[in-house]
Amino acid sequence: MMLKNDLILRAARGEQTERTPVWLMRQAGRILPEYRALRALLSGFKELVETPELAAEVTIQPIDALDVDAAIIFSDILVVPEAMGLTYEMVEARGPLFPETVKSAADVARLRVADPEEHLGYVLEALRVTKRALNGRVPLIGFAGAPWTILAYMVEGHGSKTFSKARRMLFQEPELAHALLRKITDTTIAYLRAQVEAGANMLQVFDSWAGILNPQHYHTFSASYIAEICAAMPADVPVTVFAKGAYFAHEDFARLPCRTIGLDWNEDPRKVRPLVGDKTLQGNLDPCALYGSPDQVRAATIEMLERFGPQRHIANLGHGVYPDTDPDRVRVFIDTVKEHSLRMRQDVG
Ligand SMILES: Cc1c2[nH]c(c1CCC(=O)O)Cc1[nH]c(c(CCC(=O)O)c1C)Cc1[nH]c(c(CCC(=O)O)c1C)Cc1[nH]c(c(C)c1CCC(=O)O)C2
Repeated sequence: MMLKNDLILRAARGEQTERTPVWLMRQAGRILPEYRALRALLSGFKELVETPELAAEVTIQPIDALDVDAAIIFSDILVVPEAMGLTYEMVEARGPLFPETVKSAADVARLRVADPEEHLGYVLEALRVTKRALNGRVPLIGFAGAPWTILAYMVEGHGSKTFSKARRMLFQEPELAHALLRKITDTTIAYLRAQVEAGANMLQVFDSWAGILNPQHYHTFSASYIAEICAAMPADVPVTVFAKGAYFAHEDFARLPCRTIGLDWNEDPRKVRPLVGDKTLQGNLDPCALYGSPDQVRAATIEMLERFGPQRHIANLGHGVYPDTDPDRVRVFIDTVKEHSLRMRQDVG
């Protein structure tokens, strides 16, 4: 299937593009009334994630409603621990909860390295259905959590400001942490490769809890495993690594065998660019900037675009869009990226 719009793939590969591609982390979800309407008919989040036709439908909603340059498969990073044997619940208005957590070597031994078709077949089927329905309109992004972020949920059992149980394991039982990270990494490599076979054109690794590690721990317990994952992907599939808050890890990023580095809103791309070689950068408008007036959103978006420069940039927010954001402000963000990034290229001639 030929893609009608491959801007994001070209930008990720470092090729020149006629304008800057744009999408939003968490674009498929509660900001869209059509998502909330469908979600209200269902038993919960997991039914949506586990029913391929429905997952495909909400994956495509933002392509229709917002005219973004990529689709990201509707799923969650927590399907991986579940496939390994640790079931999660999504508690309404609270977030994820693991009734059982990983505490001991015996717990790690009980976990399996998941087989993608057998244990995550519903995500692969959702990718296949989505791919067919997209009919080449835009590229499809597959994703997984970084092993450290997945470990954090498996050990802690739920969201946390500090993830101190998970971080305690790195200090007290580093061997146990490595054994768990090994199994998560092996599962993730097989899973992401299967996503590509099912139709994903590019991949993103979410390391949402990178920023709470100290730099040595980030290097040893996170970046090294992410590097392994990136190296195991097919050479023609661009990988984006988004390690939120890891401002200390630019040298690690530069060495990662990935094409694109995602930046959160506290990073200045002008400072990061010279530290990461020829990689493409993704980001990084403050999600709260979308609470401003249309004029404020426009101004903030233009400022952001100017900081990244016209090429080797994939426009996005610095983290997932917040559920109470007005979709009209999201449209202002997207339209401004499209219009202003064109203007930036005309200005340089
Ligand atoms: C840490 C993390 C999770 N999940 C994810 C991350 C990494 C990105 C990040 O840092 O935000 C990744 C994720 N989760 C979801 C997507 C869908 C695709 C997209 O980006 O549009 C993606 C890429 C759907 C979702 N995942 C979740 C929702 C909301 C639940 C619902 O709609 O009922 C959606 C749309 C639930 C979820 N899932 C998770 C949490 C902490 C929560 C609760 C917080 C919340 O409610 O937003 C774990």
